[in-house]
Amino acid sequence: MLNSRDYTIFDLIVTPFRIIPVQTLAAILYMLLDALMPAYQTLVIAYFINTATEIFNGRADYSLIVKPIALIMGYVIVTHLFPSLMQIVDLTGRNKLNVTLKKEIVLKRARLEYKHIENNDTWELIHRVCGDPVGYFMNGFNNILSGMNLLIGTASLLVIVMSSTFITGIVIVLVAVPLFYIAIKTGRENYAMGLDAHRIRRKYNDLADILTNRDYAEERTLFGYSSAITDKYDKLYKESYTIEKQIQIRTFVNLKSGSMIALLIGIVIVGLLLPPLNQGELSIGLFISLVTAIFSLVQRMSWQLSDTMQQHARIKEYLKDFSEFAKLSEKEDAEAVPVKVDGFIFHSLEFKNVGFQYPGTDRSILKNCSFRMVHGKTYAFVGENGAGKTTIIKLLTGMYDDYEGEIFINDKNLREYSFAELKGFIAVVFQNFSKYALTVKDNIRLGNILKHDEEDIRKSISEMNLNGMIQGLEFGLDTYVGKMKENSVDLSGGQWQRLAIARLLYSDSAIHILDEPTAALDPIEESKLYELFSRINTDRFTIFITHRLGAARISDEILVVSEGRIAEQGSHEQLMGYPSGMYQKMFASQRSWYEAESKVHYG
Ligand SMILES: Nc1ncnc2c1ncn2[C@@H]1O[C@H](COP(=O)(O)OP(=O)(O)OP(=O)(O)O)[C@@H](O)[C@H]1O
Repeated sequence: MLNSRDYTIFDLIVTPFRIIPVQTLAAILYMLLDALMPAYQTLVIAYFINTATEIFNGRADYSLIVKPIALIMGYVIVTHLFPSLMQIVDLTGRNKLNVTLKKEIVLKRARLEYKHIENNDTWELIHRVCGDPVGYFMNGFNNILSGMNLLIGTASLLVIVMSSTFITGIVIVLVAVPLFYIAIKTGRENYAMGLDAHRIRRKYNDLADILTNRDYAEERTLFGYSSAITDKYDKLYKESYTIEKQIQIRTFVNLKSGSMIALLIGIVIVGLLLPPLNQGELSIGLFISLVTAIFSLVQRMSWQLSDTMQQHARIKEYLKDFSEFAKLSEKEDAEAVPVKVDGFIFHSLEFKNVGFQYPGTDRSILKNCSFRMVHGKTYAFVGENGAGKTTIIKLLTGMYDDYEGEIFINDKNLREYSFAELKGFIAVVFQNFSKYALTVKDNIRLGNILKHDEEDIRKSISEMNLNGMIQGLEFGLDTYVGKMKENSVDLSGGQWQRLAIARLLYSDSAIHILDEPTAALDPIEESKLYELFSRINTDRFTIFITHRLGAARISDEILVVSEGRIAEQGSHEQLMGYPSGMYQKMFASQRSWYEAESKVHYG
């Protein structure tokens, strides 16, 4: 489980230890063994060359070569057989880590306060962190191991080099310091540039979606915007490609020029070993194996160490993001399934002087917003775009709780209900309701995941007048809907909307909220919908948000929202009685349409 704290390099080891202890231990043991191999190789090759020289010079028996050969075989086994075994261990570990870590991250995401989902910056952060967490953790862990491997390997080789020629060892260490510095600096800068590239990549991926997704097919064809969007896509693609190219060039120039210098210094070091060889202080075997070792050491330090340090800097930057993500505030019960409150019967709902600004903004969306609603009546919010109607619903459903003033349900403060309870007795169909690429049955079942009642699913379908549509489907309720799946059937806008409302009916919630529920319905369906909700309003409570005033007037009370407060409240007749009232003006502007329509449908 992710805790709200700073995550450090230390966590790159602790996390795999917690989730895959056996594989982690095996990887560490292998790293230690492998780290000693350069020193081991140097010594056994020196041993082999010296023994072979002795045998060729006739100073030793042939049988003495068996031992160095056996030792060389040991080296071959460790360096050639073990890596393949470790690949298998790594794969099994990676799978388990993947499942566990991803689950923890998904749960954290589900627990986040809603404001983070609607905020662009945190949404970017969430996107960055959740992209490939296992890749970062696993690479981070392997990177630490390869860093340690390099350190131990280098140190053990240095001991051998220094025991023969001390000054050579010191030169090697001095070469390493600037290389080390360049590697860290490049790593940090590359991560920062990588963020820019990531941001641009997301933008052009969105455009690619517009260019290819079936959902946009009709408008794409009719508006003919493909070529304009393609130009924009190309521009962004080039921008991101330029950044990525810059990263690669800088990496190459910084690190590889360092490597060239290191290689030259390696040659100088070999030159330094020649005098001790001449003077017989160094055996020929040790000279040859040391030369091999020094070149491999310099290469490791310049190429491998640079790469390791660069990765390390990149992963450290990722961990900063990860910590920020882990510390994002959560909502209690956010991921909990709705809880049914025994015996809950709706009586009243009240907003008292509620004020609200979206987090991170300084504009008040709701200002001293007050109203009261009671059981037995239907209510409709009306008002201009952006007046604050949906915001009222977001507060009522507990999505945001940092508002001023008070909200009551059944005269009990909203803050005293748990989020799970609120989810249990309030169900909403939002304007931009979800269209799930699932079966018809599952689309409805999501409204109440705890209930398995096919009878009730059919009832909701029938209430939403979807029977005819279902009968026409090859697999009935089990037919997949949506555009993307094979064998799936796409629905019309109105059918999707009715399916979303059927989901709400299936939820068994006491309070129903329908935000623009009839936008995609024809007038006959619209009037049937209002009839249905006034029928079920005896044991449920319904709030509508609508711009269609002909529909709103069927509600017992209409609340006109303007500039974040309730400007007018009353029945259609009462509001029409205010000669210069907002409702009256709004209705007048829609009158011609509704008068013609109402004669037919609203009576
Ligand atoms: N997450 C958010 N962050 C910042 N501002 C927001 C956010 N969501 C909505 N707003 C702003 O709050 C204001 C009220 O929005 P709201 O969706 O409540 O209006 P509405 O009355 O439902 O409008 P409409 O009739 O168009 O659906 C708008 O100006 C909108 O831009």
